[in-house]
Amino acid sequence: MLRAIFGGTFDPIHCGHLNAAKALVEELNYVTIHLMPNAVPPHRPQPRANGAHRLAMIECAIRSHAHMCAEPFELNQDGPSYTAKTLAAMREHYPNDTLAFIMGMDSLLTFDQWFDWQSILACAHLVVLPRPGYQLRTANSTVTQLLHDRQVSSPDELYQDSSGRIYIANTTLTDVSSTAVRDALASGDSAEIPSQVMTYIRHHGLYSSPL
Ligand SMILES: Nc1ncnc2c1ncn2[C@@H]1O[C@H](COP(=O)(O)OP(=O)(O)OP(=O)(O)O)[C@@H](O)[C@H]1O
Ligand SMILES: O=C(O)c1ccc[n+]([C@@H]2O[C@H](COP(=O)([O-])O)[C@@H](O)[C@H]2O)c1
Repeated sequence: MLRAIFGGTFDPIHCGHLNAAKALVEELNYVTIHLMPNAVPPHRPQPRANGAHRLAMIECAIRSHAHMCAEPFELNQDGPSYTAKTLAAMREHYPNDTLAFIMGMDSLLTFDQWFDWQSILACAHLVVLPRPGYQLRTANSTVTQLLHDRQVSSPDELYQDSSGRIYIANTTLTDVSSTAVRDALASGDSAEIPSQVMTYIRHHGLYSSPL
């Protein structure tokens, strides 16, 4: 079976994340998607909402969806949430399953700047979500070469090796970001988030001010 870890800051989870996860459940066979909020993002400003809230919002969003779970692993670790460290630990925890790491196209374009990125490919496949505004043709030479060497065109090929393949998914593009959601919520506008997540945000008074 394939365990696909969808890592993110999820500050908060939005319809772009959820639509993509739903589409991947259909597109990848025998998959469980672990939506995993990071504790300390290694590469960007720290999240507005704490880890417990971000995990709880994921739980609200996926409540009625099969083959998805909220993954607390990184919230229980100290230090920066490096994906290489996380996947090495998960590899040990799930020795009989194939692992994949799900990321948006924006993340793939900077993948060669990630901490110990080569060891990520030794532990897991990559599943990449197309994202509005981020084109593969703008990739630098390292990422272009990685795709040349490792890209597969069918999800079935992910089951032929235990790690190191890159699959670009067929999901429909959803033009939404957590930044746009936070801005909309601070202005009192509607935001592209699941209704259960909106109820949670209102109940806990999250994102009500611009900063
Ligand atoms: N609309 C989207 N389509 C495809 N991938 C997405 C989309 N939104 C986020 N992702 C991907 O999901 C992962 C987690 O994203 P993240 O939690 O940072 O959301 P974000 O919308 O990019 O947030 P922010 O605006 O705060 O940077 C990343 O790999 C990101 O590329
Ligand atoms: O390990 C790294 O160096 C690294 C660098 C950038 C991003 N990541 C991970 O990629 C995922 C998406 O990140 P983000 O900032 O787009 O939410 C999330 O799980 C991050 O922890 C990891």
